Amino acid sequence: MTMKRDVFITEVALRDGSHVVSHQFTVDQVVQVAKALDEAGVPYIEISHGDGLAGSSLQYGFSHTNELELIEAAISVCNQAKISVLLLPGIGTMNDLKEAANLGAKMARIATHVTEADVSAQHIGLAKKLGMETVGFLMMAHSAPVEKLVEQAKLMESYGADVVYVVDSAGALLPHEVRERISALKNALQIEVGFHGHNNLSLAMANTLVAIEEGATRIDGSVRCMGAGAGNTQTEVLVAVLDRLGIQTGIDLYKIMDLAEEIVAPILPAPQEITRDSLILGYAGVYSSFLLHSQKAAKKFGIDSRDILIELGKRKVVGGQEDMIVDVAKELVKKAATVNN
Ligand SMILES: CC[C@H](O)CC(=O)C(=O)O
Ligand SMILES: [Mn+2]
Repeated sequence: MTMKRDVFITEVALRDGSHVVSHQFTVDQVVQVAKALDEAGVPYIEISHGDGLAGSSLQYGFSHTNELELIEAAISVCNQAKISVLLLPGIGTMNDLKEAANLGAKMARIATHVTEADVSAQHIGLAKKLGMETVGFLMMAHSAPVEKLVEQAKLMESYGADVVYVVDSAGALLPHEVRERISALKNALQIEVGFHGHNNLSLAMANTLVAIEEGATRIDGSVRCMGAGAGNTQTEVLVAVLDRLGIQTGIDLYKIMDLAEEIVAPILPAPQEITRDSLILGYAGVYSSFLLHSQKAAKKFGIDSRDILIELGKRKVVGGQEDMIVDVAKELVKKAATVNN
């Protein structure tokens, strides 16, 4: 029997949450979480390195376990949920996508910076050819005007994407900005629209509800907020709120609450909360995945991680420029030394 769903949730704890554990997920953890999510009725579960397929590297952090092994293990325990993979062109290759599809991944999300949709053409084309449901994922959506976002989303639609997402990578968008963006995309596109939030300004839930009000039907969440920075819209809370609103997700509330509490919470290094650093991510408009890298650099150079994050925000650094974090830290140390002498 097919479940009636008004909104389709993609659970990203096993991908965005990979940043939280510095990409150290084990097969055992992934199997336990994926099996419980499947039993709870979650329709899509994303699994990849935090920075997408082939993200395991010196630049982004090496994975504990090869993501293809994690994907395969998750697929083997899911009965109804489809496994999704994230791919950032330039990090992941066409071959990585083929390998994931061969293992049985059914959805591909092709992510680009919000102004660079043109680099997704080949990957979207290949995903469609492989028979995968294909999503265009426009990251750092706060950093471009609405007209630019629409132009880029239309490009992804023209390449064959089935869905385009507004991705608030920095958790910087305010509710009225989400409303403008989703409503503009709904007016301009023929395909479904999605929203991926981060909770750095404590707005992930409010922004998600605004997105749904404006017609978004694809929504990301992470159980226990297990995503980069302060995490994403908390899936089990979202399921409860949507249920109260009469919006069907097809997800069993008790089951998702139980797995959040009993399986995911013990995996978290610390409970997800809005710390001063994650708050700065949203305030300064910095990629949530830069959090741990910036904290590491701050410790190494003996400076305040907030200063690094503020400077990265001023420079409008985009994903893939993680090496800038250390450069900025060094410059701040040098500047402080000049001022003191
Ligand atoms: C670096 C990829 C990134 O984590 C993708 C994502 O979830 C986002 O931009 O929020
Ligand atoms: Mn994210």
